[in-house]
Amino acid sequence: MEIIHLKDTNLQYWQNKSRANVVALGFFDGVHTGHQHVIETAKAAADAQHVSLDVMSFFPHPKTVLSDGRTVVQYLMTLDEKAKVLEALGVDRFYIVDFTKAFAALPPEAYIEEYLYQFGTVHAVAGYDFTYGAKGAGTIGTLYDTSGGRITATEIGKVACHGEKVSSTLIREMILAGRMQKVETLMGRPFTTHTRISNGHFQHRPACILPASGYYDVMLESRCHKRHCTLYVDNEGNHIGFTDQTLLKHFNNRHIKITWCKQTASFAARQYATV
Ligand SMILES: Cc1cc2nc3c(=O)[nH]c(=O)nc-3n(C[C@H](O)[C@H](O)[C@H](O)COP(=O)(O)O)c2cc1C
Ligand SMILES: Nc1ncnc2c1ncn2[C@@H]1O[C@H](COP(=O)(O)OP(=O)(O)OP(=O)(O)O)[C@@H](O)[C@H]1O
Repeated sequence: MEIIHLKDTNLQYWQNKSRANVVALGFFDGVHTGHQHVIETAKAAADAQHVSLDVMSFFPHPKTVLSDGRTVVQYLMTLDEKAKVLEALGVDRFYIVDFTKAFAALPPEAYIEEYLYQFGTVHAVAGYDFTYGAKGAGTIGTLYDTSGGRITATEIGKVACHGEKVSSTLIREMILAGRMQKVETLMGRPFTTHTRISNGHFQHRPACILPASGYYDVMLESRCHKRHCTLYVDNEGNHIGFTDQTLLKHFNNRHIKITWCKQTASFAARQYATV
């Protein structure tokens, strides 16, 4: 899969390099079960038309840019992690548009012309609530007409869990509540983070979300070691540590993947228990 960072300065270059495609549109933080349905539908359409499957996403999150940085979005995954999951879903090209106020202000017609038609898009797939163009005026339902009938579109209905829309926002709330099994159901896979332990300390990237304070059953994996164990997230919610320090020797000064399986106790409950 190719990963292409689009900005004003290289737009024309990549327009010229484009080829016929079906595109899935959205931010796709977490690539949860709703997103997977959007991308799998796009994949089926791309295969049927014998064209490439592309995803067009943005970065940073629109909420952060449009609030001048006042709204901080704690991402469910890094762009690298997102790319790996998209690749596994069969995506050929992953475009990441530099989300700026100027981009957000594009009229829907201009977005469709410059970012879809000029990029070879023959068909677009997005959810029922996806909007594009200034003031969110464009929807997937209006895309065919706005493109002058040049790009067909499929609108995906709501993917829900117990009646509630599966969304990146809901998953963030569940992670911050420590409900990792619910998160796994919503994402269609367990929640994982990638980090490094340097000199005994977990180096967590602050831009990415961490589960609520508490104790967790986790799977730790480095290149040559894999172990089920307990980790804690401290009260501030931004430090991770081992409950059993003897495990440190296996993972110190290594890159590790943490799979967050289950919260076993809240921080307060376990501290009371040891008094
Ligand atoms: C051309 C274009 C303009 C957009 N403008 C806005 C905008 O003004 N406000 C906004 O919240 N999102 C804007 N978006 C983002 C999408 O509407 C969509 O909401 C976003 O990809 C996902 O954001 P969410 O995760 O908060 O729903 C724009 C997207 C495109 C392609
Ligand atoms: N539950 C869902 N059912 C159907 N389509 C969805 C669902 N969630 C997201 N989509 C679609 O997937 C694409 C990416 O969505 P987006 O990144 O806005 O995800 P989101 O989970 O709705 O995020 P947020 O919680 O920040 O609003 C969009 O086309 C969107 O309409």
